[in-house]
Amino acid sequence: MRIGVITFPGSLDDRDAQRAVRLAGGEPVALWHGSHSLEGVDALVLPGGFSYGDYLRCGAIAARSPIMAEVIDAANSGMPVLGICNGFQMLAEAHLVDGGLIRNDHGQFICRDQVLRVENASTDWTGDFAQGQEITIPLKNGEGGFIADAETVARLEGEGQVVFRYVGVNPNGSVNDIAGVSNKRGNVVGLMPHPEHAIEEGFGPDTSAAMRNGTDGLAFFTSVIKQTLVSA
Ligand SMILES: NC(=O)CC[C@H](N)C(=O)O
Repeated sequence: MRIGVITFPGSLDDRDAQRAVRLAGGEPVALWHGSHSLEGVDALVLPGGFSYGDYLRCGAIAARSPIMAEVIDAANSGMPVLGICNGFQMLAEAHLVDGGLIRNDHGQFICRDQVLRVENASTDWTGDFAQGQEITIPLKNGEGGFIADAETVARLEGEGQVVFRYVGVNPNGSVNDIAGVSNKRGNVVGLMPHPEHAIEEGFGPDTSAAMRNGTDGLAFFTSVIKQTLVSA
């Protein structure tokens, strides 16, 4: 399975996302924001980083890059798309998921390992998790506060589109502790924490106390590979 990882000016975690795809058994395909071709990939990752220096709002300029026209068409046709942190901000700015991301309520950039609960294990990117499973992956951002109007939040909650929730102290003021959401169909998923930094034993979060091995992020990528095989 070929999974495209799009690099924008200021992307930081594109190489890590490519590596995660490879370790999960997929073939990473490096794509450039200025291109109009998705090169026939089966799924897409919008990686983390500081696209366009976070000017205007994080992800706002990247969401208007040439390749995003193709990304929006593909996502609306059912292609699996994962937005990680800056990529989640792009998904929100492109209206591929509901809501928006605003400055952390404490005004600081945050960088720590974060426990999340998987609230929906039936999206294209979460099938290898158990419903309600708690996972630990890194969180590092300045604009991670998820917001949406009350009606939208109620709909997201009611239709299973809240995919991840922060466990423990809310790190950024996100409404309802929401860490990640999906579109209605479940092929587009965005989250603030970083699965691609928790894919190799010895390099991911130290979760020894929880008897895990710091590789909780790998299941995002194995999930989408299996999902695409099933639907092929
Ligand atoms: N790790 C990231 O992708 C950071 C996203 C964005 N630059 C922020 O600070 O919120």
